Amino acid sequence: MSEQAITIRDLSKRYGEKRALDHLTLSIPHGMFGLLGRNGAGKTTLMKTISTLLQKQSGSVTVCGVPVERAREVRRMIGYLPQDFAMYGSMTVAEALDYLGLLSGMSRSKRRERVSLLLERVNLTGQARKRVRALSGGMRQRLGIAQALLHDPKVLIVDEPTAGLDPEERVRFRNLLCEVAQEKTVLLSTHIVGDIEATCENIAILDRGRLLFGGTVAELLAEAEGKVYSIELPQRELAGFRKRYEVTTTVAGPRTATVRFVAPEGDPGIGRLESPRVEDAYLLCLSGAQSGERGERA
Ligand SMILES: Nc1ncnc2c1ncn2[C@@H]1O[C@H](COP(=O)(O)OP(=O)(O)OP(=O)(O)O)[C@@H](O)[C@H]1O
Repeated sequence: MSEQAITIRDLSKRYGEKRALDHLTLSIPHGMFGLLGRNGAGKTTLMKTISTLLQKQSGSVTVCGVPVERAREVRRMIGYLPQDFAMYGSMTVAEALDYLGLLSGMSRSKRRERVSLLLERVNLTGQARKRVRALSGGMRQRLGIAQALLHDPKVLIVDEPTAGLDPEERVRFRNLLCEVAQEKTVLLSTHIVGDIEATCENIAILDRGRLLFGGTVAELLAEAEGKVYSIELPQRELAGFRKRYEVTTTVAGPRTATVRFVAPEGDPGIGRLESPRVEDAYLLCLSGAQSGERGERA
């Protein structure tokens, strides 16, 4: 087995004039990997390129050592749950999975075995005879995982899977991904910091198609050490404060508010030093990119 599950070297992709991926280099090890970034950062473009659904302009991508140009081989190794996952609503859960298996050329006995195993795995055995359209959002996403795992791929790619799920479903879904990651590589894209915090050791942060950070959550937190503060302010000073500092959370009281803020340059001379949380570290990373951009423009 190659050491990295996915390697991306100098990858660029444009839509017309729009640069979606900009000379991106990234190595994704086996296990659970989180890809974090705002809307429009390039996450979907990256996932579709790895899944061979989009063609890159330049650079290279390999999955378990196989270049994406060998699309058939790569597709056999990848299961993909897209952001806008939809399935045959009028079929039952078991029929829909069976049908997908049929389309991908599986024998009847293989389908029977895989469908029953996967329904068990994603905890939908009790819903096997339910129509797909009658499932809750969380159940539908779990069905999405079952369809992505039908051909037993080595890598599972999931694009913003927890958007629209309630907190309980979100936790359940994250736990399912962690279970899958014990034997497969799971690439999880999200703009929800909590998804990453709870599940991934290794992460990458993308911004405008570029890599802002690649490493472990602990390393991201270490970069934010000494740069996160809190301060209590009168409510009326809040708006002005927000113009000067990136505020990560605000807890409002009757007359004052306690704000947590990041100071990219270190000690701002006000407030109390705090231990960074992943959300602070993420915002710090993004705010650094923005100030870099302002500098470039100046
Ligand atoms: N088909 C397309 N045509 C033109 N521009 C596109 C197309 N698809 C994406 N883009 C642009 O490319 C950039 C990257 O988009 P992408 O969907 O990869 O980002 P993302 O991080 O997945 O965001 P989101 O969470 O909103 O999907 C964005 O600026 C987006 O507007």
